[in-house]
Amino acid sequence: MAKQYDILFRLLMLGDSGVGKTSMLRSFTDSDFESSHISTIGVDFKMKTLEMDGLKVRVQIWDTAGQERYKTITKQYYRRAQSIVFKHLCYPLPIELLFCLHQLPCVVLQFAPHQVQNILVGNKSDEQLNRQVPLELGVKLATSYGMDFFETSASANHNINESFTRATKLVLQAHKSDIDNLIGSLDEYLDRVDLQEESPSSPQAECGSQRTCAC
Ligand SMILES: Nc1nc2c(ncn2[C@@H]2O[C@H](COP(=O)(O)OP(=O)(O)OP(=O)(O)O)[C@@H](O)[C@H]2O)c(=O)[nH]1
Repeated sequence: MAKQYDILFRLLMLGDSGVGKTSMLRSFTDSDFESSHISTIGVDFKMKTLEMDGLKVRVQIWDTAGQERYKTITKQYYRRAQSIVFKHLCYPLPIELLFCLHQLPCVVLQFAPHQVQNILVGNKSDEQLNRQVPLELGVKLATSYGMDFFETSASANHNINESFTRATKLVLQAHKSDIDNLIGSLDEYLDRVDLQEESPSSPQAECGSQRTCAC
């Protein structure tokens, strides 16, 4: 059976309730959009496989509840993520809220692993009439944390693939040498197994030669 994937990464989405985390995930994995808001309880996840740098990369994307009362649960997942997608720039929000968000990456990074890769996303970019956060501010905030920034729309399926693919790519780059080493030792192991199978002393080879003799 063909290998389903070569490597698995975990991506975590964080952001206030209603910013569109579940919608982005559905748009990415199911090309679907739901206009009603059903709040996530605790943590949910979906999977998708991407082809990248000759590898099949399986991404497990955790969708966390934005509601305050689930914060203790969602915090436990920071540690296990290789990438965090911050979705705190919800465009219909008043601009003052943006400044509270400066706190968030610092808090998260205390709990997340050292090598965690982060991107910042401003969702609902289709709601241009309600826009209260200019693009430049999003870019500035992301730059101050050394993150990439994407404006997305789950409803218009804009920049959804691009943002998840970028987060995955960053993780792949960050773990490149570990992955190369792993693949190197796996290739060596498979070569050794091939050699053993071809060797005349192996039971399979003997069995094969007996069959030849019988004919
Ligand atoms: N116009 C527009 N509406 C969106 C977009 N993304 C999500 N919404 C709407 O915003 C509301 C909240 O979306 P959700 O995806 O449930 O938000 P969430 O961040 O997962 O919320 P919690 O689970 O409570 O944390 C829903 O009514 C969605 O239809 C978007 O890109 N554009």
